[in-house]
Amino acid sequence: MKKKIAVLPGDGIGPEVIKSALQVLDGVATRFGHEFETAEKVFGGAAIDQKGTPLPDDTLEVCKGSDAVLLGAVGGPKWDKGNVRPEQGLLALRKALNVYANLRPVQVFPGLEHLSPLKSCRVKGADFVFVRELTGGIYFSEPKKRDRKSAVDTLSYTREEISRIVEKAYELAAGRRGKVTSVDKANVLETSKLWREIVEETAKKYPNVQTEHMLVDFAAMRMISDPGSFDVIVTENMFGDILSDEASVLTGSLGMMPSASLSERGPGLYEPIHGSAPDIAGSGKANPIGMILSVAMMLRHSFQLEKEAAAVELAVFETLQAGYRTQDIYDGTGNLVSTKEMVDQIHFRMLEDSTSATLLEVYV
Ligand SMILES: NC(=O)c1ccc[n+]([C@@H]2O[C@H](COP(=O)([O-])OP(=O)(O)OC[C@H]3O[C@@H](n4cnc5c(N)ncnc54)[C@H](O)[C@@H]3O)[C@@H](O)[C@H]2O)c1
Ligand SMILES: CC(C)[C@H](C(=O)O)[C@@H](O)C(=O)O
Ligand SMILES: [Mg+2]
Repeated sequence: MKKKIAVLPGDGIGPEVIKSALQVLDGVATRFGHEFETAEKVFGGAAIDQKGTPLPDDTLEVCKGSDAVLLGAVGGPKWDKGNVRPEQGLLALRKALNVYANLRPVQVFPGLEHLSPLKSCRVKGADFVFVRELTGGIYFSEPKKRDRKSAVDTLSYTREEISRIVEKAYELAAGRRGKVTSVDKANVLETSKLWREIVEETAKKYPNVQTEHMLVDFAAMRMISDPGSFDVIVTENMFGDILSDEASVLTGSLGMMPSASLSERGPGLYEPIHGSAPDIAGSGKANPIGMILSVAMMLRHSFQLEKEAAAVELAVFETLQAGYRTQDIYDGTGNLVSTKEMVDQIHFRMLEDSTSATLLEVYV
């Protein structure tokens, strides 16, 4: 089976984590005998520099013609003041691929519980997933304009946009612990009132799934006071963006969290939730795990390679168990390693036929 993957390194630590992803993918190919055909394309700030636009036509064409897209990160101070920003390319790509369902799992690996400022016992039970609406809401609604005296952003959602993402959340919850927390601001926003109405309608179709509505301000608090109470969180675009960075603290670092952005058909887009981290770019300090776990999500969601996805996750688990830590998750004990050393360790375990049943049971 030959799968085509578009590879968009982007900016800052983007190319560093993408390199890590490709090394691990190579390990998957070797161990399981698969063939992955990768095509690297310029994207984001790097594309503005080379071609004057963050999403050049040929980059988009290659993405559309692929089975999946792997993306590092875009942006950085170099382009902050320009007329065109790298982030516009990212939004345009998500829209063009119609990847409206953004899954962001929050999983705390054993041994990292104490890194968050919360009590370890609270963090230990945390295992939930965001289902973030990704192609609508305030990021995309019109009018969006600015003049010297004022600026306007608009927040609108259609019934169809809300229904399809809510449906995804219920499907996911039905296969997990059976709970959906819908996060909104229905005490103020019209879009949230419509959102709540649609959640209520959808809930009727899933009698075995428990439904909870939560206002976004309370959800932000609850996520750190009782993270174990969540299973699937469904929410609109901007709330999901903000809450998922907050949730990454539970995992030990923003660098730990992967994501999958999915549509009904066409390629999925896989990227870590972090940005281009200009403060550490080029220093070998980037944590590659969020990116590598995004590769696992690609194997699972786009290629239905469950065994291979679990093997990548197990290699990450084992490497952390063995005490390897990049700077962001280092607490003074264990082995402090660079991005490259971390990936070498994961790659090495990936190649080993170490499907120890007990370890798999502990982690999966
Ligand atoms: N998907 C994306 O491409 C994406 C996502 C978020 C932000 N951005 C862009 O990235 C640029 C920088 O944004 P920011 O600084 O607010 O957020 P950021 O996520 O880039 O960095 C926030 C902090 O987390 C750290 N960090 C992030 N990823 C890490 C990793 N893998 N390993 C270790 N530490 C890591 C950084 O060093 C920094 O201290 C902006 O231009 C922003 O728009 C892009
Ligand atoms: C860079 C930015 C447009 C993007 C978003 O807000 O969606 C990022 O923060 C993310 O979380 O993927
Ligand atoms: Mg974000």
